[in-house]
Amino acid sequence: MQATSPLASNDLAGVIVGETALSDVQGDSGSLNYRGTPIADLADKPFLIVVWYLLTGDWPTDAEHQQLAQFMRSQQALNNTEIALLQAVPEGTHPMLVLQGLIPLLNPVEEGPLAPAANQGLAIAAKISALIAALFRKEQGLTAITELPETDFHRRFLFMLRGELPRDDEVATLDTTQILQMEHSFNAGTFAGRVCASTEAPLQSVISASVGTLYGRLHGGADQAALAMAREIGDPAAAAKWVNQRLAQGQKIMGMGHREYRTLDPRAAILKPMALARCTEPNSRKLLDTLVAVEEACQAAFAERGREIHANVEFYKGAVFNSLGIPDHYFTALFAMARVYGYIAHFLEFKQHSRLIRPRAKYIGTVPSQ
Ligand SMILES: CC(=O)SCCNC(=O)CCNC(=O)[C@H](O)C(C)(C)COP(=O)(O)OP(=O)(O)OC[C@H]1O[C@@H](n2cnc3c(N)ncnc32)[C@H](O)[C@@H]1OP(=O)(O)O
Ligand SMILES: O=C([O-])CC(=O)C(=O)O
Repeated sequence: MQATSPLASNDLAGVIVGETALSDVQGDSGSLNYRGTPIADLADKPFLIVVWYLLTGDWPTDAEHQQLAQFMRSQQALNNTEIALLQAVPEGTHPMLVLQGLIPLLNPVEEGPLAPAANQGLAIAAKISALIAALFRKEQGLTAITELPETDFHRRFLFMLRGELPRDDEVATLDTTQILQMEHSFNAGTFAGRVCASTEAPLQSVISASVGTLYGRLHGGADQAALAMAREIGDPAAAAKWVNQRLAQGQKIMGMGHREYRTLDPRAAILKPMALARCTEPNSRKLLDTLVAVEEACQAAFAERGREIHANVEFYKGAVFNSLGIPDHYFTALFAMARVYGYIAHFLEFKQHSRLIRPRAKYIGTVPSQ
């Protein structure tokens, strides 16, 4: 029988539940680093170099970088079984549900540039990009692209999506956005994955559990929800009224606020100028200006109550993805496509000192009669 101790925490806010050397989120100062390197110094590096660094803690040599690039290409094309699985997905299924459902069915190889479990993770990561691209094409009645050009990872991803090679500025934008989203300590999705890993479930189950957790709009799904909000508002001039009405109804403004950051999310600080530089076409600019007006209105409303609120990584990311021609309902899937490297890194780290995670609940139900 369990002791009836008082409820300690029902949301784990501020509760330390483990250790990590992968990333540090400093909420008060608004800083983030991966393995000791500030996010701003990582944002412009080649994507796979940051992947290697996150997974191993070392910068790759040129040869290692090449090996990783070759491995990712070799694992990226979908095979016939994977294409058939995708074909069986009911029309209209959200890409995040597709990923959560199909990731456990992948059969990743163990041989590759790193240790077997890391290679399996990388193979899953490569397949995730291919699943997203193939699903995007399936929605348009197009077949999956399986002849893959020998080029950088995200250039190939955009090629698999569009059927034509993207411009350099588009690849650079996607590289930076994906680096910014790669890892974030014990966020809900990563923590769900650690819980799953603690039962000794395989990596596919761990990543699937994390992806399912990322989908919700209080977490990764806020990217799609924030742009949907801007589309609904439609015009910067309408933003303040809309925001004040929603707040008066006790509703949340998507993409604003954070459990850890008490100031601007350092990723939003990079994404906002990127969005401003990229969204020059009138419609996308109007959407972006609406987001800027929402941020200002939300901050003004909080300031009136003597409080602060700031944009998180989700707020401006949609405008950046929009400028790359990514439809709104794929934003969170692209988040998963980046965050998967964080999930893999946590899996590898957790496995070094694995113990079942099993908290206790305070029972408040009926007590059996004697
Ligand atoms: C990748 C990511 O996961 S980043 C986060 C993505 N999620 C979102 O953008 C969804 C919108 N934001 C939110 O819902 C919240 O800010 C969360 C879930 C991210 C963080 O929530 P918590 O840590 O629980 O903060 P909490 O909700 O306690 O916020 C404190 C107060 O600010 C309010 N608040 C926080 N965020 C918002 C928001 N976006 N809109 C309106 N009010 C907000 C809360 O209602 C609460 O008010 P109260 O004290 O009067 O009840
Ligand atoms: O850390 C969190 O709670 C949410 C977040 O910003 C992320 O997962 O990137």
